[in-house]
Amino acid sequence: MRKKIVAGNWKMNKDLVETKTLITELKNAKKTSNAEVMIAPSFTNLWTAFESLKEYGVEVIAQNMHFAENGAYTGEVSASMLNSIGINTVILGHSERRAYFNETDDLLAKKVNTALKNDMCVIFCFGEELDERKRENQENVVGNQIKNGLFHLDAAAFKHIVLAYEPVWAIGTGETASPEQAQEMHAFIRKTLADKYGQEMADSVSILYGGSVKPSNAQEIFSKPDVDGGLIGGAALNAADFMAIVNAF
Ligand SMILES: O=C[C@H](O)COP(=O)(O)O
Repeated sequence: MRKKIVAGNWKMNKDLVETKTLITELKNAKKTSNAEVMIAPSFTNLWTAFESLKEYGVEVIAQNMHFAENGAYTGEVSASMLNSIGINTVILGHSERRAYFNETDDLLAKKVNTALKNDMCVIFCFGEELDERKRENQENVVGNQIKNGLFHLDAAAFKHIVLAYEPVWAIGTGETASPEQAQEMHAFIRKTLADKYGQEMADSVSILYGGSVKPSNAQEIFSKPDVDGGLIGGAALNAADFMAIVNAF
């Protein structure tokens, strides 16, 4: 059975005090679903979050990392640095990294390799922009992002990879892909995996949806057969909203 996952990407939000407050609120909230829960605070608060949550069943994950093992890369963070504080999962390829930090498919393929080499799991993000959807080119764009970033891997590597489809036009905009649009794209993604690696492997990979998921729409989106959870931005900054989304499973 595929894992059901709800991951909160806090992006560049929450200082240390705010991080501690939100974590306390999350710990006090009631979890009624069996979805795996992850949160991705900023680098500066990963250790505090990890220590606070390590026996609590919420995995603390990183929002990014560098492809090099170490070296002269001022301002960057390596996989082994993350490993050393207990962080074993990293988000790679988020559209904000692609758009504002010029992260290309080739760079992301290197980051994926480094993460896997360091025994980390990867949440690999991709998604089309608004004009690409308007031109009905979304499947081509998404297919290429997946192929260029991941298809150099063998099937076994995908045990450590979760995919996250995030249409750029739905991120932080309040505009959500309809549950039908999400399902249509997730089915295409699974077929893309199946064409390359076979149906059994494709059926084993969790595919998350991200883009303005809220308590009011989570249940309907998560009810779609190829949607295995969500990557949540804005709504993850509020404990009640985030747990309502987790409990939508
Ligand atoms: O990583 C999360 C996504 O970018 C979604 O963000 P959002 O829920 O604020 O639209």
